[in-house]
This record gives sequence, C-alpha cells and structure tokens, in this order.
Amino acid sequence: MSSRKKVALLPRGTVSDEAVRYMFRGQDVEFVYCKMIADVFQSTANGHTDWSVIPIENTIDGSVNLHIDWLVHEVDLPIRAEWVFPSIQNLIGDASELSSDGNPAHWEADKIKKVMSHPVAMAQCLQFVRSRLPHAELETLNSTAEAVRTVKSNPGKGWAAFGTKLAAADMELDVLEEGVTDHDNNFTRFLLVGNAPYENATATTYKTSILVTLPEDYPGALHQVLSAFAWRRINLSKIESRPTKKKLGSYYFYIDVELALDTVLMPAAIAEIEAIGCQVRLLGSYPSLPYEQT
Ligand SMILES: O=C(O)C(=O)Cc1ccccc1
Repeated sequence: MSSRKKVALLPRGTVSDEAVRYMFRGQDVEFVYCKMIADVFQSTANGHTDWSVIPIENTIDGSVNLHIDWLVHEVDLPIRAEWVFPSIQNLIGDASELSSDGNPAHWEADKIKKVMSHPVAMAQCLQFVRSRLPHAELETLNSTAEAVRTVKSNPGKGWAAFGTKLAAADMELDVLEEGVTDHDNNFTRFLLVGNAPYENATATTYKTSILVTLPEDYPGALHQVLSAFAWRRINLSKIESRPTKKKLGSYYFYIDVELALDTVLMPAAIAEIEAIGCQVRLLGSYPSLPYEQT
C-alpha cells in the first residue's frame, strides 16, 4: 500500500493551492481539490484524505469565522501544523471585453459590471473596490478559482474576478491589475488538520489551541483563565469568543497558546483552568512554521 499522503484543499488556482504547494514543496503528497470548504473538511473526516488545509485568519479581515466554526462544531480533526502565506489578489477578466483596445492595462471601470471572489479575498480588496470600481456589483463564491472560472464561462457580461495569477493562466484570462489587495503585508494563516500525524524536523516554534467554556455562575472566570497563563508567563497569541450555538449569549473562548502541550507548564495551566469549573477541549498541539520567501 502506498504511504503517499493525501491532502484536501480548495480548487486548483486558489490561494490555498499556492499555500499548500509552498508548504509541501519538495514532498510527495497528493492534492485532492474540493469545491468548497465544507467538502475539504468532509473529505478528511470520512477518511478519503489524511489532512485538510483550512485558511483560518488573515491580516486584513481577521478570523475566518465560518472555518473556525466548522473545525469546532462539525468535525473532530486535530490541528497538525500552521503556517502563513502571503495572499495576493489580482483583478482578472477578458481584456478584449473590458478595455477598448484589448490591452489589459487599459481596463475601464464602467465596463466592469460585477466582480466576483471568495468572501475572504473580497474583504481584502474592499478599498480597491471603493476607489476603482465603485459601481460594480459584488458577488461571493466558494473560492477565488471558482470566481475566475465563472468569469470565463460568462463572456460578454462585463464580469471580473479577484484571484490568483495561476487561475488567470489556467482559464486563459488576463490579469488587468496586479496586487489589488488593500495592504501589501497581507498574509493568511493556514491550518493543517487531520488524523494523520505531521512531522517537521525544522520547526522551532510550537502552539497549542484550546477551547474553553466558562462555568455560567462564576463571575471573573475569564480573568482566572487568563491568570493561569499569565503567572506562568505563558504567552497567548490569540483569544477569541465564539457562540456555542446552544443558546443565545453563550460563548466559548478559542485560545492559541505559544507553547507545546508536552511541556511541564501547559498541563498544569490546563488543570488549573479545569479546577475552577471550566471545560477545556484540546484542538491540537502543533508546529508553527515560519514563512521564508522562496
Ligand atoms: O478562494 C481561495 O483562493 C482560497 O484559498 C480562500 C482564500 C481566499 C483569500 C485568502 C486566503 C484564502
């Protein structure tokens, strides 16, 4: 039997595709492209793939709540690694339709009736939309690659997309404007989740992600949770409250801790939090891989 690992991700030509090519550069893994994020998760949850790759947070728009909620409520797949990757969007369309002389650089705003993209990509380009395409209708789809494909299959309608250069090349469309993301330093954080372990000999930084549900009748419980980390001098890199989906006004806290679980301090901090009546669910303890420009 082949030991080649299978990784589920959004379609070819998406930002996820670029990020996964970067993460697994030089390694022999099989990419299983899925139409939308729910399919990505399901593919690993039902054993068809070893891992899923999930965009979880980005510089401009913050957490991708839909993806965090899937990870927490719909599947039980441990986090195996995280890494960041720059997400660069481009305005893509057919220059013969969107400019008067067919030159991509001469695209005209009033010829663009609608721009499509993934919601995360759209959120990253809103200033560009406001200043350069104020009259265009906006539509969000399952991925940037789907948006580019939709433009390709609807010629003559004045449609354009925000997406990658790879998707533009695949669909034989033009890059009308490069790098339309609102801030240059725009990175997306990706998670590798799944039941198969992931080894990375080069990792030097580790994180542990936990979900904490506070007892209802305990004033100051969050303060106690934070102090369990604070007096041990353990750094938190993220804390976010999300609805439990069980009752209005009931929340859990998603906490990223900058320490591996197999250190003396971490189990002690978790035991202290449990002792005050909080429920703690471990989402994973994993390497945090730096981005090195290739
Ligand atoms: O649709 C894509 O290209 C994705 O991979 C989702 C996404 C979009 C924008 C930034 C990061 C991930």
